[in-house]
Amino acid sequence: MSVYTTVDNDTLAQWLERYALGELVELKGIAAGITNTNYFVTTTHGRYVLTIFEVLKLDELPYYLELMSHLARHGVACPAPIADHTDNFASLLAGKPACLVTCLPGSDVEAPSAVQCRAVGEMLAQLHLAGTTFPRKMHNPRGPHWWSQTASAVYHYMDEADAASLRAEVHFQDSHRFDHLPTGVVHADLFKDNVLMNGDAIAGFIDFYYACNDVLLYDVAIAVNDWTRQADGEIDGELARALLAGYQAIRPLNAEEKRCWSVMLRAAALRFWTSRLLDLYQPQEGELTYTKDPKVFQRLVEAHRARSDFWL
Ligand SMILES: Nc1ncnc2c1ncn2[C@@H]1O[C@H](COP(=O)(O)OP(=O)(O)O)[C@@H](O)[C@H]1O
Ligand SMILES: N[C@@H](CCOP(=O)(O)O)C(=O)O
Repeated sequence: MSVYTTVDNDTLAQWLERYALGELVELKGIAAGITNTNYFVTTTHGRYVLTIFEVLKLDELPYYLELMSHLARHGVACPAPIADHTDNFASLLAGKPACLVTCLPGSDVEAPSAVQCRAVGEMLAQLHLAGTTFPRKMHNPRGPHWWSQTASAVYHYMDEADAASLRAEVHFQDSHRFDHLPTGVVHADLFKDNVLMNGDAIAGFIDFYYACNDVLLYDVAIAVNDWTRQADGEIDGELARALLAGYQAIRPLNAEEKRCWSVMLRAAALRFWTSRLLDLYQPQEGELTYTKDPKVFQRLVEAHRARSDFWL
């Protein structure tokens, strides 16, 4: 459920006066999603998605909303934020930061096909290329320093074997640096539930609120780890090859990126293993997330450690 902040028609109609979007026709809560409150808003001009931010503050939003606007302007499939009469993308609604973006067709898929994985790879590469002209910068708040500190905070909750496995992975990653790889704007959370598909076409990437500047290959690894992972936790080689082929059709990986690929897959899995452990053992008071299973990413790290074929 993702309507944490309720808004009535009158309040919304009044707030909508700050936009050139006509009159309110319908307001409908969106059940999916975890972090924010989302509504479908229909006006006499069209259909939009209203997001009320439950965690991010108003002054933190420009990076994300301007990035979406930039990417949409460059043809990357993603929602375009709508500017109000003061030329701002966000303002307060019911005391919380809120914005309107274009409503995209399509829905997320649970079991993607190779064709869909290829399309995701292509669009991700397009995002990386379009990001090169985005002037704002954001560091990755969940990079190596963060996961190392987070791991230290959760070892004592874990059983010995799991903690040893986590410690070994953090140690392994500490001895590998990716500073020499191409960097740029990354989505950083391109899971299946953050992509709306319209048949085999990408309707749009959504949920840009972990986007930042980081190593591009990291974004590819995050996508492969989720899009190509089967119900049993094992990676489907055909899907992985399709996603990578789609990506490389637009932005071929260089020799160094290929050399680092297997380590990067483990780094991307470690990032979500640690965040899920933190959510499990130290849920933030008032944080509106439900706990996702950390074991999924532990098993993935351990499977990547053991494998020899990485689909490139
Ligand atoms: N621009 C959009 N167009 C159509 N549907 C959207 C759009 N943005 C979000 N949604 C719908 O809202 C749901 C929740 O959005 P999401 O960004 O994942 O929320 P949260 O930030 O709470 O995780 C999505 O699964 C999708 O169904
Ligand atoms: N995709 C991540 C969750 C992303 O974080 P959230 O705060 O948007 O829930 C995962 O599956 O662990």
